[in-house]
Amino acid sequence: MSIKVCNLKKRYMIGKNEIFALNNVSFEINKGSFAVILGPSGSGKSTLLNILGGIDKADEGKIIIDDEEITKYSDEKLTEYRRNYVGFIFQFYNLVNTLNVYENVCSTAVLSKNSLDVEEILDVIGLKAHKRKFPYELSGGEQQRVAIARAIVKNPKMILCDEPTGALDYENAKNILSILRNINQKYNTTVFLVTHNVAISKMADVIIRLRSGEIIDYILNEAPLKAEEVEW
Ligand SMILES: Nc1ncnc2c1ncn2[C@@H]1O[C@H](COP(=O)(O)OP(=O)(O)OP(=O)(O)O)[C@@H](O)[C@H]1O
Repeated sequence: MSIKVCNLKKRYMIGKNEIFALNNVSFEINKGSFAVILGPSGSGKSTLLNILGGIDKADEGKIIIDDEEITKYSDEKLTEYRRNYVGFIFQFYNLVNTLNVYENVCSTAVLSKNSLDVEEILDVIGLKAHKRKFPYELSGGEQQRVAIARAIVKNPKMILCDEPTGALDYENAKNILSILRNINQKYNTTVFLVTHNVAISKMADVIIRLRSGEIIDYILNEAPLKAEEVEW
């Protein structure tokens, strides 16, 4: 089973000038892959991630997952897709400050039809000891772990991460990468991870490089490093 992206285009008008955030982007990856999307600022990484996740729409082109064309979905179906199929993780953790760790994770678990057990997820992510704490009582790395728990408790088939380690120090960043790889392998979840950090691509199964909205490289990595082995 695969995720197919065919001739995706997204354009914006800046004054009278048309700019292509994505221009004829096509690729295919096997489900369960860990894909890293690299590229300089403005190359279209977040745009691609947002369209994959159904929070933005392409102007042209198709995304086909399991023979379903998600780019044809109505707004209602797209909402259902985002809830049940996709988990988002961003650079800044977007936690609810008035809820403790357990409640933060529950708040997304209730949204999905296929949710996993909240206690199990807290255990997998190493947050059990912190479950009664509030976000302001946690380090950045711990807060990002809560954000990951919130994303994966829905049991999504696909996790989309936009610079998930961008605000973290080296040790915490590596810890987050290990957790993401672990989830990818344990639950066979497809991961798309956007980063500026080229070193992270060494742990990926697939590396997609964008420049000015176009794919300039698509690499199948035959020998991905373990997350713990990645260094920068
Ligand atoms: N809402 C918008 N209106 C106009 N232009 C936009 C909009 N969103 C994105 N763009 C433009 O589309 C292009 C791609 O943006 P995108 O955010 O996808 O790049 P990126 O690779 O994720 O960049 P960064 O690494 O800085 O986050 C950029 O030129 C950006 O200015």
